[in-house]
Amino acid sequence: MSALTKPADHFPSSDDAKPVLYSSCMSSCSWRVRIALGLKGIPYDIKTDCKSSEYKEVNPMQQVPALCIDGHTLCDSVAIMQYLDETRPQHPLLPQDPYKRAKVLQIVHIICSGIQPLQNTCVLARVGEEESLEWAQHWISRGFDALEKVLSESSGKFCMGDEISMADCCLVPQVFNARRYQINLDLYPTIQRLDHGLGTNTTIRACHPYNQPDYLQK
Ligand SMILES: O=C(O)/C=C/C(=O)CC(=O)CC(=O)O
Repeated sequence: MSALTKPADHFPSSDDAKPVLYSSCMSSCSWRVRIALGLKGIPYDIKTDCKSSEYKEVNPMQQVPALCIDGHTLCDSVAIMQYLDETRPQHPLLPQDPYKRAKVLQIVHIICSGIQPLQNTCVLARVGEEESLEWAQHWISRGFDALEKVLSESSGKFCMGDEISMADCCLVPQVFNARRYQINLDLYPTIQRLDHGLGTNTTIRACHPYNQPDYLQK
């Protein structure tokens, strides 16, 4: 039997093992989880060898991130952040108040369902080099038009009032992607203000792609 048929033998699985994050520096979804782990003060090891066929045993979608924690292997950035919040309540990422919680999740889903999947590099590769910039700009602008309106009503110091949340974990990488695809952020003053404020947080700065071990390999 191939050893790979038993992923539990290959990936940290004991309850007390240090979590392992499968991450790629430029992946905005990995970046969200790095921020969540950082804000909660959870130490973790990082693995960046995510291209191999063996990695399919970790995440059947063969995409990052995946997090090995508490004897489990978790995939999908939002599911991972929710698990972290439910099992490690320190520095909560979702507000207790149902209305504020719904607003945070609205912002999370605008980014994680309404923007990022449409401008993901695998989608852009299918669209083709000639069309990809215009495609990415279209979907990011459409999403940012909505996000700016929502955030102009919900935000204080952070996306939802003055408490940092899962929405902020998602906003920072998405703004980076917007810059990457040459979106004029002056059109989005609230988004720009929040991103600027979050960029001064040292924990968040440590999660930036340029500070990741695989950055120089790119
Ligand atoms: O875990 C998720 O929520 C989604 C993952 C991806 O779409 C892969 C990925 O990292 C795309 C990206 O942000 O570059």
